Amino acid sequence: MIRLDHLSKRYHDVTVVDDVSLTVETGQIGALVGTSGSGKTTLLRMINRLVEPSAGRVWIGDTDAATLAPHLLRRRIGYAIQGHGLFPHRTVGENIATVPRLLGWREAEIGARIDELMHLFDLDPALYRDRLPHALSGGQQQRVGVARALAARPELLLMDEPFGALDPVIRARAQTDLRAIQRQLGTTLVIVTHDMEEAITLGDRIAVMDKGRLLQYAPPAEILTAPATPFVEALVGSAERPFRLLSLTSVADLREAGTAPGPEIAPETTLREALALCLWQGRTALPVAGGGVVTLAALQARAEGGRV
Ligand SMILES: Nc1ncnc2c1ncn2[C@@H]1O[C@H](COP(=O)(O)OP(=O)(O)OP(=O)(O)O)[C@@H](O)[C@H]1O
Repeated sequence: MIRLDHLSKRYHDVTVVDDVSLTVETGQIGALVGTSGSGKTTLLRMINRLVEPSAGRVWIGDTDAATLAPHLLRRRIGYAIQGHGLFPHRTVGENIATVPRLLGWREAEIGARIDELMHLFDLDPALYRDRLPHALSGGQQQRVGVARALAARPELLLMDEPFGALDPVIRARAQTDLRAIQRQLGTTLVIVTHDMEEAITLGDRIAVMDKGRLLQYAPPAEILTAPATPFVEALVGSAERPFRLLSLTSVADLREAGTAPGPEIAPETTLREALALCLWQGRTALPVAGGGVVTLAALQARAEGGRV
């Protein structure tokens, strides 16, 4: 669990983070969104004390972060940034080994951890372990960056626009992988993004920031259906809101009895994808694998449920 308690940052007389309080529960993802300059990165960096707060406290579990030496704190907290920040002259394996080595892990243990993480991130150690970062694709480098951040099994992982440099297809895959791995490891994650779509996909709760202030901190469905201010509403985008709402739920939740012609769709298909299929193929119902159907009428009703 991580708890930010009335956290502020001032540079001279400018307040760039203004009295922000929020909690991310253990094993959950908190996504910080907002326009450029709203204070997201500053807020994130106060958690691992790359930036010292002007006021307020950061609690990691029941430890006050201010009571730990910053370099020890940072060994406990994974940190991954846009452009991955890999050491260019160290191999993939050596990059991943960075923090375990600082912590004095035994070589055999470090080697096993490198292999384990590379498999987890779908990178064959035999092929990639001894390569330098430049001999990897952008997406692979990004995965190594996240693997490195997770190497010492941190209770908390901080990510700042980790997928900002990736093309949309690879980015979607990276998000899905991150979510699956985060669930599997039970890591608590705080991620900064300027992309509302990414925040909705990843966040258990979304923190919307503007001019250093926290405007709303709520689960994605609530941000979409009950934006706290006109700014949050604008950021969510009124035109896209029904689709974003549908992307939060899978057809398994809207399945009803019945049959329909055509190929079956998987129960994990999102309602958004199901709606696209209905509209694109001119169908009024789609059969769901395992029985039942999802209907166009039900999809429309669900999308309209998000009308504000
Ligand atoms: N070291 C510093 N000294 C003075 N002002 C700073 C410093 N670091 C950040 N700022 C200012 O604080 C504000 C918030 O910056 P921050 O990087 O936290 O925003 P952000 O929401 O992460 O923006 P972006 O999405 O563009 O990265 C900005 O106006 C920035 O210029």
